Amino acid sequence: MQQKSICFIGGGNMAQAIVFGLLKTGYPANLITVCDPNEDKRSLFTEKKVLFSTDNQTTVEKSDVMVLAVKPQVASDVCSALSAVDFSEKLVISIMAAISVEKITALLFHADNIVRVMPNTPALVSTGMSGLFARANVSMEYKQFAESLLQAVGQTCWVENESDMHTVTAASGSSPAYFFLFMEAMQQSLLNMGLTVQQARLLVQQSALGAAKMVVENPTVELATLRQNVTSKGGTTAAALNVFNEKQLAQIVEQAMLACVERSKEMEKLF
Ligand SMILES: NC(=O)C1=CN([C@@H]2O[C@H](COP(=O)(O)OP(=O)(O)OC[C@H]3O[C@@H](n4cnc5c(N)ncnc54)[C@H](OP(=O)(O)O)[C@@H]3O)[C@@H](O)[C@H]2O)C=CC1
Ligand SMILES: O=C(O)[C@@H]1CCC=N1
Repeated sequence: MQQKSICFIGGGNMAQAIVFGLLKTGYPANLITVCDPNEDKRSLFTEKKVLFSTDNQTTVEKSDVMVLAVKPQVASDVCSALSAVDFSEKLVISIMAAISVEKITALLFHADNIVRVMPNTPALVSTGMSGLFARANVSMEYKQFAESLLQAVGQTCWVENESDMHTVTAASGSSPAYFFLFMEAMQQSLLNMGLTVQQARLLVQQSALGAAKMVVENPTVELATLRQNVTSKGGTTAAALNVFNEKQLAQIVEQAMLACVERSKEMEKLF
């Protein structure tokens, strides 16, 4: 990928996942600066030769690309404090949930080149999934840079309508937590049945990995077929799946994903 100087505003969970994922691809550490007010985060980055600063404005002025990686709640304050920076020659990538391009444009001076991204933390292990959106005015060069940045740490998918970023959040940004919750529940159940923590963890994580790998490596096979191939008539799997179906797992999942989308829409209005 093209090499540009990138600054991350906010050095929290998601920024760390992308930065450390990028380093694994060989992206030069000295082209990345992370800005965060918490000095205790400094060594986390500097020990990997990534630059660290508590001065957002000076860092942004020196960078080609700014990645907004702060919580949506502080988006207005963080962007307003950068109103003296001229963004006309810079690419702005926002990974903030629910914050619209319109909002960022209004807060930053001459910020015409904005790409919204909804990544997820598996970027840390080069298996991220990001949804991307840009308005029609954003040049192909900037769109390609944003895409290659996220492709360096996983896969990408563009959406044409910004409103679809709410849905993407339910599918990429938030979804690793759904799988973690499911695995936590399985692990707890195994502990309750007498296995050790180590046994339970290994059994759950390797089965989850194997299932995900089968999905990825068999793109033409329906998910339902993969499920059916495990499920012998009158057997053990059927007994387990009957419980999920009786308890309406599919409806629960749909309600959860809709709640995610609704919260994203609410946050768009709030922040
Ligand atoms: N976590 C995830 O899985 C995903 C998160 N996102 C989005 O990424 C963004 C960041 O989330 P996440 O990494 O989880 O959040 P974190 O709270 O882990 O990280 C945000 C960091 O920004 C710091 N910060 C606060 N104010 C400033 C400032 N003025 N300048 C620079 N840094 C500042 C925070 O410090 P302090 O803690 O002191 O406030 C914190 O260290 C959010 O907008 C979220 O919606 C998107 C996809 C997935
Ligand atoms: O929970 C959140 O709001 C953020 C956005 C997607 C994942 N984490």
